[in-house]
Amino acid sequence: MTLEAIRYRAGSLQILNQLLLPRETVYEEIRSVQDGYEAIKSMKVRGAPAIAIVGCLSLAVELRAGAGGDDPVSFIRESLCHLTSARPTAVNMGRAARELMEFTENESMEKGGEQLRESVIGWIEEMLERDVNDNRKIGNYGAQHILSGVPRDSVTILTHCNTGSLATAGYGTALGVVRSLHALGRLKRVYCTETRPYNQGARLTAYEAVAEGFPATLITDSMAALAMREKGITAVVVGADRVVANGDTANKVGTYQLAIAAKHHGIPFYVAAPSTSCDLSLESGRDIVIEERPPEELTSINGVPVAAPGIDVWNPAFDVTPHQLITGGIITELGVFLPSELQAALTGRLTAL
Ligand SMILES: CSC[C@@H](O)[C@@H](O)C(=O)COP(=O)(O)O
Repeated sequence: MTLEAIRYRAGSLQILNQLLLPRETVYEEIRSVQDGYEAIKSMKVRGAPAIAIVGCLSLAVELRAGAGGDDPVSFIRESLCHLTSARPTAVNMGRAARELMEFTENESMEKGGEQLRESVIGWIEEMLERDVNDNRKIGNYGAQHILSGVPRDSVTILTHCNTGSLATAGYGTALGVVRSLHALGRLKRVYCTETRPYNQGARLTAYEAVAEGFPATLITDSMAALAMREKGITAVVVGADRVVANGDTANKVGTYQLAIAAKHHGIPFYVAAPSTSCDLSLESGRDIVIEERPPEELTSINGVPVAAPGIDVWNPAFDVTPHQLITGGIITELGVFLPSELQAALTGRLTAL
């Protein structure tokens, strides 16, 4: 079985409310761009690829209902601008917005009203299929690359945050690599960090691992270095919210320290991400805007206070891993590349390893 975070059937969009997992499985209807914006901002839907898909599908829902009248171009532009502002670090929504706007403007030279709406809806609906196909390729390339270092053995993977079906249209990125290894019968075990403060690992990856029957063990973030020393970790595989031109990668906070610990233990460190998470317009990780989230995410868990009242809080949602620490490679739907090869690979000047 594969979990479904996004349900879209002919103009009706539902998302699995991930704030309620794993206690409750509740799908919520998204009827408008504003519903989509709020679901993204509040993290009912999260994960870089899923954010872009839900954002764009919320626009498709309104367009199906006739939004924008005879001239939908301004409506589409304003909606995309609003959706992009919901969460700044993941690049996928901004990139989808740019590409969709370019498509809309080209189409609008020949079409208007209903015809234009239909074309734009068609473009958006293809995102779902494209993302799942890309993730399958990422899973396959990543698994083969990791296994090439250990020709006969099963492997033990350490992963962070949630990068599975719940963070994408399906299959997953880093967890897609784990899924592929499991399908090949070569996954000995996956260790998932709980991923404080939001616990995407404990709530979502653990939920997905149990649902899919992966051999999986949950650890706290602070146990990761010890697990690397004691548990025979073959590789660390994480997702990405934005990979920039030199290969520096923004991902869920805690990733950077995993990469440092992996380097110390001589364990290959991989980033798994579709090319839609790559942003060649930024040269280095220093240029990435890091989202800071409300203090309550640290000071309480499920509404129960756990910190001393009055303490100051710093809550960056992401950190940047320097490309020098990404020693295994960047796994994309085009193949596995070293950070130094990424630009050439994405611009078609280099083929897969
Ligand atoms: C597949 S997205 C990359 C992930 O590793 C991770 O950073 C992520 O899921 C994003 O976190 P989020 O839960 O949206 O704040």
